[in-house]
Amino acid sequence: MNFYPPGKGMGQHVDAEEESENAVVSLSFGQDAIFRIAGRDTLLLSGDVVVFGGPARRAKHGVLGARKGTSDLLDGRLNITMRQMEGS
Ligand SMILES: O=C(O)CCC(=O)C(=O)O
Ligand SMILES: [Fe+2]
Repeated sequence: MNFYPPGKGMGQHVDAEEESENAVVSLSFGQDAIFRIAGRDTLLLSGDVVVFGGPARRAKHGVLGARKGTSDLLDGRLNITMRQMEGS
């Protein structure tokens, strides 16, 4: 689980710590943020779900700053990421 105060993001990285190749599922709540994956940008809104599966599983991704004033729910952005760590 990650909480991003307004303006904060996460640098580009690959989710490599999991042995498992199963999909990673990520939920967003609160402020909007730009999600950058493989050099392409998508706006994530509260309630959006991202599934990293198949060829996207080890794609480089990151989050640009949570956008101030875009949520009545949270002063920031909450991300819940579900991942299987061990290989099966
Ligand atoms: O906040 C997000 O949408 C992405 C989080 C992420 O990439 C991670 O926790 O590995
Ligand atoms: Fe990640």
